[in-house]
Amino acid sequence: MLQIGVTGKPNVGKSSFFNSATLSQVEVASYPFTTIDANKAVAYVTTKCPCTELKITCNPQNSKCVDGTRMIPVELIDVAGLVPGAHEGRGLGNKFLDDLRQSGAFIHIIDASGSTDEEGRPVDAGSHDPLEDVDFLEHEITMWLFGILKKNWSRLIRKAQAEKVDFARIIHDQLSGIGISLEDILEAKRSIPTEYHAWEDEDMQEFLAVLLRIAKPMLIVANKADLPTAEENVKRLQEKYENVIPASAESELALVKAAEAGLINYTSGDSDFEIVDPEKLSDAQKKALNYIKEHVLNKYGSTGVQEALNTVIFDLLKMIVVFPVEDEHKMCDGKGNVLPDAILIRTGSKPRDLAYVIHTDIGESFMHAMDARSCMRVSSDYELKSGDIISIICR
Ligand SMILES: Nc1nc2c(ncn2[C@@H]2O[C@H](COP(=O)(O)OP(=O)(O)OP(=O)(O)O)[C@@H](O)[C@H]2O)c(=O)[nH]1
Repeated sequence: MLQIGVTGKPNVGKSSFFNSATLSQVEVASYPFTTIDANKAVAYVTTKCPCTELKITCNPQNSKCVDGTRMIPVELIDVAGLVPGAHEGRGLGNKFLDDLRQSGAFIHIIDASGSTDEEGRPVDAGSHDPLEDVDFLEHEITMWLFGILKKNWSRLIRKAQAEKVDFARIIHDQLSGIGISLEDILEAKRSIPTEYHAWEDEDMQEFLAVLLRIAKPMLIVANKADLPTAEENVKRLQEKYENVIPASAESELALVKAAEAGLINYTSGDSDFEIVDPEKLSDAQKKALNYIKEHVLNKYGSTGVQEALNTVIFDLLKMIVVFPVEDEHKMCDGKGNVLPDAILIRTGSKPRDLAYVIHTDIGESFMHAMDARSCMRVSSDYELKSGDIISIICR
């Protein structure tokens, strides 16, 4: 399952985001849709399920379909301990290395209302500038990686020159513990004109910062957007950074809980909710719901939590969703389950890549693929599109 790290200073709303994204869960066949351990839980990304367009009833196995929206599980990892200065030994260690290796991308939660200082201590709303919090995270991880690489650098240079080994491979070996590919290293190197052996510390740091952006893309969640002091900061953040989603994790948590209690109809990502029976709500509950409607939903279009998850997977990691089936006529698997699986796969993938994602054996015995909508064979260099229903024909 795809893994996303959720990180940020203390008190910015990480737990609220984590809980709201992972709370409303129904057991689905082979996945434990509950908290995996203290700092891991399953959340969903959403896409249109083809069942509506095809007017068929689906029986999802690896995912869930709610009113034509397919919910695909991803794993959230709660990455704690990142505070300014953490790379100097105040917080990063093997646990962080492990989280970093597993995370394909990061959600960086910041307090857009400016009511927590640089270390996460509560201060008067608006008195801290949240823009200062954005860069520290990249800086901390970069400096930490720098520490790892720099430690052996002179020895590595000698080794590369003596053994005539490609430097990119040596760096790859050094950083193998954090899940970075050789391709990522080669791509990052293109933006550093100096040759490896002549690198100064600044070149190495610049290289690592670029590498991090390529290998572990980061989404900024401007949380606490419901508070009045957040509005201006959200605008400034969006002007300065590319991937910024305004959010109110606390509002999402309240809405999900109210929906679970049967007080409102609401699905994560919705731009509105519907009160089931006004008689059942206390005055305080009505007031809270009105506040969320006015200051979050009407202003930003949603609470931002579902949008953040979808943006990480579909925009930052450039994934698409493909529905593999065994029988292209009935659009089902061997057991008759219609549209059983929704698979997240990289944009640009071909049918054979899909076969490998399903199972190595299927990849190895791949012959060709059929498009189940047209029942026509697709060429092996066909680029899969999101929503494709594909049957793999094996030898
Ligand atoms: N107004 C507002 N407050 C929020 C929001 N999200 C979280 N909070 C509040 O911010 C405080 C911290 O929230 P948490 O979710 O515990 O933050 P955290 O980042 O997990 O904190 P640590 O566990 O200390 O790392 C709590 O008082 C929350 O109620 C939000 O969207 N809007």
